[in-house]
Amino acid sequence: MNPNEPPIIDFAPFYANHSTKKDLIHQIQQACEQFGFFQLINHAIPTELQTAVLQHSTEFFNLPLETKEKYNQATGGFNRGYERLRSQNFEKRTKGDLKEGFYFGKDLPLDDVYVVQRRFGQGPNKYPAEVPDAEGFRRVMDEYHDAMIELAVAIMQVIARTLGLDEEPFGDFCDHPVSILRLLHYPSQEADSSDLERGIGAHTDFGAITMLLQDDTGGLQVWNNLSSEWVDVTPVPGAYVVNLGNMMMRWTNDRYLSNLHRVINTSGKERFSVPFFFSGNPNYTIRCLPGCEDPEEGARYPPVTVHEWMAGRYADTYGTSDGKAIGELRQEPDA
Ligand SMILES: O=C(O)CCC(=O)C(=O)O
Ligand SMILES: [Fe+2]
Repeated sequence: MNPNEPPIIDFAPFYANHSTKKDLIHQIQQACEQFGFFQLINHAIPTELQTAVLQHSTEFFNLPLETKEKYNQATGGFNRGYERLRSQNFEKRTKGDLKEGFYFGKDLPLDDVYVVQRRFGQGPNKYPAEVPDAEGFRRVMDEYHDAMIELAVAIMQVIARTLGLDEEPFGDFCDHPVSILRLLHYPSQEADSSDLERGIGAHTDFGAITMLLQDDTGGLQVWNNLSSEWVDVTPVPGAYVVNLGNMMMRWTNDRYLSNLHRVINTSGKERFSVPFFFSGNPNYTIRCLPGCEDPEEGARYPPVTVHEWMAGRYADTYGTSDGKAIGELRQEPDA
């Protein structure tokens, strides 16, 4: 493993609540400042649940295209469902990114107050009926989504501590959050193409934190600001690749990094990954966190709500804040 790769951090002290918690906080602080990326092991998500999510995901992507298209995210108005191959193009290359996806969120009824208010990322899910085990698919996705919210809240609590804050201010942020689960499938690509394909072109994520489960294929790379190179994020079985998004960078007044990453899958086999994007309560106001002010400039950015930020980033990139996939909510790459 390249020593410049994101660090692997053991989360067990979080649950044990003993003195090594301090080390954990320190390691996460360093990773947030230097990299904006780390891998997390010994978290509370059961291996069986991770395996089940990847299995159901594979079964969905194996369906015929016309069946998958029945669940296209462009229909229904809530940005949930299937995203076909090449529908994103982060680096504006000749062809779009070589991946297909499926979006889930918390499955909310139409009379949920946030759904009625059209708050960002809130709505009902779509569940494919044609997968071999439709009931199991739905149960596993919902269970996994709930478990990921719990882990996200735990990570946010540690991040609060890395900033010398107690966990309290993040409580309102974590309530009724924008939380998007994305199943991804990357076909293998040619290794020797002159205009090398991207599975996903270089980009930064928009929200607070992303927690990604990847299979053992490899292909995810992250930009290391210190060594100025693309480094692999070598798959570690069961680990989460955690990265900070642009909103977290803004919230910390640029103290913590939201870093560029991309996928190039030249492994010769298909790759499956499952990112989970956690961006907090749409009504929460993001303003420079206490202690993050710059000694000269103070807070660099005015306050903004999560809803405004997420919808605004979307509009910057696509010219509209409606009717497109939430997973497309990424800043255009600048490298
Ligand atoms: O599949 C991966 O490893 C990365 C996915 C990603 O960066 C994203 O969906 O934003
Ligand atoms: Fe990403």
